[in-house]
Amino acid sequence: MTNSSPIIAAGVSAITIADLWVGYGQAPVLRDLSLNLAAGRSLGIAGPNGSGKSTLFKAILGLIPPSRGEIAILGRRLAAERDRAWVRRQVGYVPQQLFPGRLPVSVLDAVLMGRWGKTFGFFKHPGAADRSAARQALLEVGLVGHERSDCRSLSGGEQQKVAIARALVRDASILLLDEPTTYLDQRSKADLVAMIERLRHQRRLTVVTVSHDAGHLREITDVILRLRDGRLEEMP
Ligand SMILES: Nc1ncnc2c1ncn2[C@@H]1O[C@H](COP(=O)(O)OP(=O)(O)OP(=O)(O)O)[C@@H](O)[C@H]1O
Repeated sequence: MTNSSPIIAAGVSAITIADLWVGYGQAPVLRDLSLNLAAGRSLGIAGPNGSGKSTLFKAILGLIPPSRGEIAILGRRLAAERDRAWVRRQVGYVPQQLFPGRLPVSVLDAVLMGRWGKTFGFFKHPGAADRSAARQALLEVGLVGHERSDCRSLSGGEQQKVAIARALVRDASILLLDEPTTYLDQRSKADLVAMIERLRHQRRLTVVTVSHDAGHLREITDVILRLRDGRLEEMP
């Protein structure tokens, strides 16, 4: 892989992207995008609506194949990786709003879904290891005692904590956060940001947060890049 990345940092690379082109058929959304993110860092990516932030996450999650270029997670190239389950375990995605935030699902079941994704409940039943990982994740996000609560009854901040617990329960080493605090009030925002920082240090996570709000990203991440014209560049 070539490396014209905007972040050069010592240590193991959590995410390496080289000359990536991704689109949906017509004009590419990401064009010649490169990145080298060291493990344990917290990166913010700023960009307006439609700039391609979600597309970048989908590519890192292996959901959209690139038309050119490569992505490696912890040194393993996605395109060549046969162990898809390994990729799914490594990268935890936290959406803007919790799914199933509007469905009658308990907190415990929402977190357990993180173990297998959508097949949970239909084809599999949680074992002792699954329940223990879910309990541990709920402890770390401060939601012990809410296991039986209906997700719909939770506050926005609590729903985000469920979404983070669902990523932790797979033992993900990389967290992708999509505008995690958009729908939260100031206090819940500060609470969530402090929790993510604590988890990053305790679990040695690599965290990537995307937002249209560069000012907010500056407050919560180590380093911030801008997504512009399909590429990542230093903020001016
Ligand atoms: N499934 C899709 N099919 C076709 N085009 C898509 C698809 N998803 C996104 N796009 C287009 O790709 C471009 C980038 O979209 P993307 O959702 O990645 O941007 P974003 O920065 O995440 O936006 P937002 O901040 O609104 O979430 C947009 O022009 C969008 O219309």
